[in-house]
Amino acid sequence: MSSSLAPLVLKPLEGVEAAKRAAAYASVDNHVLPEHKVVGIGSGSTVPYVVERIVQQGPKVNAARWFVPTGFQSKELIVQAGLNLGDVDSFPVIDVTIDGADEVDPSLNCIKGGGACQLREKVLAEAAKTFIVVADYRKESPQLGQKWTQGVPIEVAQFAYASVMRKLEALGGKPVLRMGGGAKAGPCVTDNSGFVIDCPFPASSFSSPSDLLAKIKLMTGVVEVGLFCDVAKAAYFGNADGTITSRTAAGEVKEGISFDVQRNPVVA
Ligand SMILES: O=C(CO)[C@H](O)[C@H](O)COP(=O)(O)O
Repeated sequence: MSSSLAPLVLKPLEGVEAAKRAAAYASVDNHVLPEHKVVGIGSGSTVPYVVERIVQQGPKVNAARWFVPTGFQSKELIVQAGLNLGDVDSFPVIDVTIDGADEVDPSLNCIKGGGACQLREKVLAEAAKTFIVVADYRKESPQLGQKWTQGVPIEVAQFAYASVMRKLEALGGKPVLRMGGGAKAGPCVTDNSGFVIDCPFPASSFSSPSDLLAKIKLMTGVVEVGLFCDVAKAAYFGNADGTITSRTAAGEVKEGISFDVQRNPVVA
């Protein structure tokens, strides 16, 4: 272990937040290695713990790295942490991208886009040599659509939303245009100026997430679909009892992994 790292002073966390932090820290320890110079940073409420652990690896290793964000939120995380901000234009090949997910099935297919960032998230996931998912125990699911019931997030060009919604209905979905919430009148607008449609489908549609993805993606006006199929190499789930479950795309499952978040990361 590097002796130059200061002892960690972590604020105590409980429940879901503790689970997110443990999963995020374990993913960084296993996949953000000293030789990795370009790192993709995803979006959501789990990813800040990813950035926190990367910072804990120390300024020396991070000075030689570039960090590519999946949207405004992760750009701010990178800047606030004092890390080098890069762009996928400059770094079309990324060593490792770590991102959250809304639901993950045993094959590591994911629903993503709860934060409306699925376009940039997918670009960075596919640009990465290794794409890793981090989440808490609520996201682990036997089949997509069972835990994240508000529907598949679909980014569309603004003027095409009504036409895409009709096509989604014809496919058996129940599409809803996502609204901006209390802080904004009207629809949610993405970092790419698109709208987002949330579309629940019957359980049978999720028996092959990649077939569903292909059908939605072919609809004119669709920019990106929040179904990530055959992209993730591994997933880390923080559990309610403080342990971690890891899954790999190859089907390896490890449950009950103990992980001490108070321990400094090992940096060569
Ligand atoms: O896909 C996403 C944003 O578009 C997020 O990664 C996803 O919503 C998970 O977020 P959280 O870590 O807050 O559960």
